[in-house]
Amino acid sequence: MQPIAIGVLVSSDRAAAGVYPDRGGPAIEAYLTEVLTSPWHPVLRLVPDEQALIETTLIELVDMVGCPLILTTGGTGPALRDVTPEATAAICGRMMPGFGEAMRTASLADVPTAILSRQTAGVRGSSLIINLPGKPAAIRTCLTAVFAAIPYCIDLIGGPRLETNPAVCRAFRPAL
Ligand SMILES: Nc1ncnc2c1ncn2[C@@H]1O[C@H](COP(=O)(O)OP(=O)(O)OP(=O)(O)O)[C@@H](O)[C@H]1O
Ligand SMILES: Nc1nc2c(c(=O)[nH]1)N[C@H]1C(S)=C(S)[C@@H](COP(=O)(O)O)O[C@H]1N2
Repeated sequence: MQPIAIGVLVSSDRAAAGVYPDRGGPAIEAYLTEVLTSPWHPVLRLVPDEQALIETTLIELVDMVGCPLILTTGGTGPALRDVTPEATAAICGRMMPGFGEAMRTASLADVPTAILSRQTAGVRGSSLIINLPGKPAAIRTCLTAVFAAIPYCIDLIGGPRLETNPAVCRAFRPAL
């Protein structure tokens, strides 16, 4: 079976400029390695917080690379340069606000500033795009909160079947 390409998009001015090494991409890849039993491989992109660049990178990952799942990190806050949710909404056909709601609720157990994230999710074609906050520690909290719903969502939009390790997260597929 062909490994499934999963997009990992880091939006960070400072990581893109080399001010600090990116820790968001590795944190996402570490979680995916634990949770997925289907063969997969990451397609990593690191860009500054520029809406046009984020949009063209998301379009490339969906339309050219064919990633059924793209996880972004960074650029979800209230600062002027935080534009990842806008870029996501601009290139998605429909939004999936439940993901953002569930991730913020879970993050509130970690930090009271969880509500400052405008993270959302959306569908473009047969791809699901999910925003995560920039703090590397937020990645596990947020993915743990929503991962059980991701495989069935990808089933419904016509993507490949994703299998998970139930010891990490049991994918929920409603009985037919
Ligand atoms: N990709 C990353 N790799 C490592 N640490 C990060 C990354 N993104 C954010 N952080 C950490 O989280 C803190 C808060 O994130 P912040 O909201 O400032 O991220 P950001 O908006 O992505 O940053 P930037 O100013 O680089 O665009 C940062 O000060 C930094 O310590
Ligand atoms: N789980 C979790 N969620 C979190 C945080 C965190 O440290 N952990 N940081 C919050 C803060 S301080 C901000 S400003 C927003 C947006 O962060 P971003 O702009 O880096 O995406 O995410 C919030 N969500």
